[in-house]
Amino acid sequence: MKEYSLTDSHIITLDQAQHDIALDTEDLHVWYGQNEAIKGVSLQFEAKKITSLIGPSGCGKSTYLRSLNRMNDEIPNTRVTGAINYEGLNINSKNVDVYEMRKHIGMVFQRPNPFSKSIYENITFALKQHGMKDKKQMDEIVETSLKQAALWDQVKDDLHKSALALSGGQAQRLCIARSIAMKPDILLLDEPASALDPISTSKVEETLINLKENYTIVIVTHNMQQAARISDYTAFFYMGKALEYDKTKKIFTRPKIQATEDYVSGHFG
Ligand SMILES: Nc1ncnc2c1ncn2[C@@H]1O[C@H](COP(=O)(O)OP(=O)(O)OP(=O)(O)O)[C@@H](O)[C@H]1O
Repeated sequence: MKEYSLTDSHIITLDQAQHDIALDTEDLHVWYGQNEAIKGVSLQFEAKKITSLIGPSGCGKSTYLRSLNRMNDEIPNTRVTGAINYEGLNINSKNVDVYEMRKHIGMVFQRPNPFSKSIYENITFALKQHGMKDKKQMDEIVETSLKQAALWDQVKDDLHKSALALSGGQAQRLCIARSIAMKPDILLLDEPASALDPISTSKVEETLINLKENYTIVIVTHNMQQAARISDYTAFFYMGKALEYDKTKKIFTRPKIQATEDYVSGHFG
């Protein structure tokens, strides 16, 4: 495979006077033991926009995404340095309450993973864990979250049936509803549609486009058309670095870096 320079890069900086930055990283590095999987990534994520992370397999997209809400803490021998700034706080510091922070920065995984409980309980489980007891309040949150995830009409009469009976696409939208029930500001999604058929994929995409009215979304995707269809900004990752970051339209029509151009036009991956 052709080797590309890791020093050529084009990363836009969003002017904070004109853009509301929900989250940013500064010089983020992630090591798994001796393997440096992320090599100094600095990116800003604009509020209420969708940002896609793209790049060839193994370039560090999921590692970077997982570090944004400290999911890498769960993996032994992992070390993360650099800053992750959220609401004026570096959340990559020891004194941060990670459990509390994840209420604000939620994650949806590649494979739909509903709990073996009813649809209703899938959504209320975390709310109860955080001390909520009021049935009426929970009913309201279940309805709003399912509506936002575009699933309400299909399941409103089956709320107490097992979530395991849902189709893959419905289950993934339930997982999205479960995340947004916590009212996060930011939703991180790791290839949320890669296990789904094209119709379910387009429903999940529609859901994400609707959600950006209220949420900041960062999504890892292997699907170039998906990145082009749904995201406002795109970051191209290569060998642990973000080589190019720009408005999605520019990345797909006038990329500045050769590696990006070759990747988005399907020459490697
Ligand atoms: N849990 C882990 N333990 C050790 N090494 C890991 C772990 N997860 C990822 N890695 C390593 O980190 C590097 C980046 O992997 P990562 O999964 O973040 O890439 P990716 O771009 O998301 O890949 P893919 O597109 O194939 O999902 C790879 O070298 C991988 O082997």
